[in-house]
This record gives sequence, structure tokens and C-alpha cells, in this order.
Amino acid sequence: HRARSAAEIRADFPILARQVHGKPLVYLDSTASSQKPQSVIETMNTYYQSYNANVHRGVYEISEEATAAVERARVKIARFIHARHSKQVIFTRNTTESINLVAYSWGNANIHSGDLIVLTEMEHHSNLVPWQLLAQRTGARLEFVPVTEDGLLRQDIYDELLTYHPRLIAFTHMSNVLGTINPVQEMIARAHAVGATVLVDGAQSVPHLPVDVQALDADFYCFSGHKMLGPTGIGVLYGKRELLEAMPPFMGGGDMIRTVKLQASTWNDLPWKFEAGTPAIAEAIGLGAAVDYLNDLGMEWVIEHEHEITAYALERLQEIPGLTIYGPRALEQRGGVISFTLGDIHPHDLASILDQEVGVAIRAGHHCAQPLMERYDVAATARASFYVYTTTEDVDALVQGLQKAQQIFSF
Ligand SMILES: Cc1ncc(COP(=O)(O)O)c(CNc2co[nH]c2=O)c1O
Repeated sequence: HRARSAAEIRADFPILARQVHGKPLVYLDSTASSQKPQSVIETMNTYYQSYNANVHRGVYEISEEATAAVERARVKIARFIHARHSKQVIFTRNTTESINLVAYSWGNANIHSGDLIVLTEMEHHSNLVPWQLLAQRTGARLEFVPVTEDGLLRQDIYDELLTYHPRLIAFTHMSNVLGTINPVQEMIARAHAVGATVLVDGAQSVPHLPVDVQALDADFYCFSGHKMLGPTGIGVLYGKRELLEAMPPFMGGGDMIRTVKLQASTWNDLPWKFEAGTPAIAEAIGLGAAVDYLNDLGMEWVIEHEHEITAYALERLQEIPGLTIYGPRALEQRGGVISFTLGDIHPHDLASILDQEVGVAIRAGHHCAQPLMERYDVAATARASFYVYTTTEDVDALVQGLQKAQQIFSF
């Protein structure tokens, strides 16, 4: 991996050169969606400019080039998460669709009335609502692992819930609100010891941490391209081969079939059984370029950089009187996501002032984690999040903006 300065990296992201309200853009919302390096943008443009064609069935050069490019991207992604085989990498639109695919295809066939599904209090709605719908369809029941005051899962209650032999357990690898990194490997081992199947929501971990799905022994692992320097419209479901082979298709259509008769059809092999219709070709190829970019930096560098920025941010934010931070204090238990409130200033007002006064873009709201907001008895939080292009100067601009907001509201 090449050691590169923040300035060098930032030069790769055209959008970071722009201004907002006459001030340099300070983008601190990578948890919602990351910015894109020029190499990803160019890779997608090159597809459209040079070999735009539909995939799999065209018997002409540019269609074969497009097909090969999509399958090369799949192999890159499989290697990036250390999947045993690229057939275990299913392209979806995003994390949400990946989780819904499992809830419908695996869930409908394996969850029955009275079965227990265990989730946690810190889940994003994408890893909560699909299981609510499944429970409503099947008569299964949901139980939840609570979150402590400092943003950690109650492992004692997790162990207690395991004694009820849940059929399915689903939890996030890293919280998009608290930044909490859960001890996924050991939680999966304990779940497997009682015969549970485990889905991990990796939307916030794959972009920011080294992930090895075989070492974790995850049954299903889900993530989105747009959070990891890639385009929107492409996500991944990783699954253990025996599970994916046994699952019925999620959507019916072209490509996912082998033979079609009027009354019935047979299915294509993995991964195409789960990829009905024309895929997001440019987006899959773009995600492959994003993986190249992250591999060039190295994920160990990525998480170390984010820990440096997070440590600096935690230190600077604690200088601000009246500011409350949510989530673990210990760096090794968190990633580069900091949710906070500032006195009784509504987070939406904070975000507006930061945008207008210092060009800082943060997220404000419930972050699609309304149960977690309820657990902390807040309507909303402000949230700053960091990535490969974030610098300590970005954090300084955030602190300056928060101090400005305090002046404005201290009238
Ligand atoms: C932990 C987690 N799971 C699932 C999702 C859904 O990902 P999608 O299917 O690509 O939308 C998100 C997106 N989180 C956020 C999206 O915008 N602000 C966020 O915090 C997430 O952070």
C-alpha cells in the first residue's frame, strides 16, 4: 500500500474542491453516503463511452467486454471481503435490498410461527423493518438486545436470549449512529453454538474496517457500494454457498432462469439465480474501481486514519460546554461516526447553521434508527462522520461552526 498524504487523497475527489455558500465544502456525512474518487467516476464513464452493452447474452465484442467487466468486479469484491468464491457475492441495489432478499427468500422458507428472531436496539430501520414484516407473515416473534448508556450491546442479555434458541439473529457490525463496533466474530460463534443463522449488516463496516466474512463465519453479510467510494444503486449480499443454493429466487425474470416453460421454469446457477433482469452494469464496474481504490490505501490504514480523526474530534468536541456525545469513548470500540447534541439547540438548526456559516455538511435527525433515539430519550441527534478524505482541519471547521451556533442561540 502506498502511504499517501490527506492532501494527495483529497485531490482525488473533485467535489471536495467546490464551495458552498462561498466557503470550502467540509463534508462530514460519509456515513450517509461517501464521496467518489475520480477513478470511480472515470471507470463508469469509460463503460458508457466505450463498451456500453447489455450483459450475459450478447454475442458481440462490447457485450462480452461488459460481461467480463461485471464479473471481474464481482471477483474483486469477493476477494475484498475474503469470500471463498465470487458466486457467493450477489449484486443487489443496496444493503436494504440485500437484507430484504434474505428475509423473503431464506426467511419465508425457514421461519415459522413461534420461532424467535433476535435483533438489537441499535439497528438501522433496514435491519429491523424487514424482520418485522417477516414476523407478521409467519407468526414469528422478535426480541432485542438492549444498548448500554455508553452505546455497547448488553452481551449478558444476548447470552440470555440465546438460551431461547433463536432461529435467526441479525445485527449491525458498526452502528451508523453511535459508531459502536460490535464483537461480531464472538457473537456469531455463540449464535452458531445454539443453532442460529446470523445475518450481519455491514453497511458501515465494509467501507471502514478490514472484513473477513470467512473468519467471522457470517452466514449472510450485507453492504452498499455508495458508502464505500462506489456509486449508488449497487449493493452486495454475501452468503454461505449452501444457504444460497437452498434458497428459492427472490425476484423472477430474465437471467435468473435456466429453462422457461409456460407453466414452470428452472433456475440459473449462483449468483445469477438472485440477479433478475438487467443488472446495474456501470455501478457494479464502478464498485470494482472503488474496491481498487480502497485496496490501494489498505483497510488497516483506513481504520487507523479514522481513529486518528475520531480521537481528535472527541478531544475538540469535549471543549464545547453543553455538548453531549453518544457512543463508546474507547477508540477500539468505535468507528468514525460521532452523534451529539448541543444544549437544547435542535440538531436541524445546528446542521443549517453549520452549512450556512462554515460550509460544514453533517446529518441531523433520527438516522433511520428511531428506536435508538427513543432509548436515549432524544428526538434527534447531530452526526459527524469521517472517511479517507477527512482531515483535522475539517474537524476544526466543525468546532468553529458549533461555537458560532452557541453564539447565535445565546442571545
Ligand atoms: C447500518 C446501516 N444499515 C443499513 C443502511 C441502509 O443502507 P442503504 O440500503 O444503502 O440505504 C444504512 C444506511 N445509513 C444511512 C443512510 O443515510 N444516513 C445513514 O446513516 C446503515 O447505516
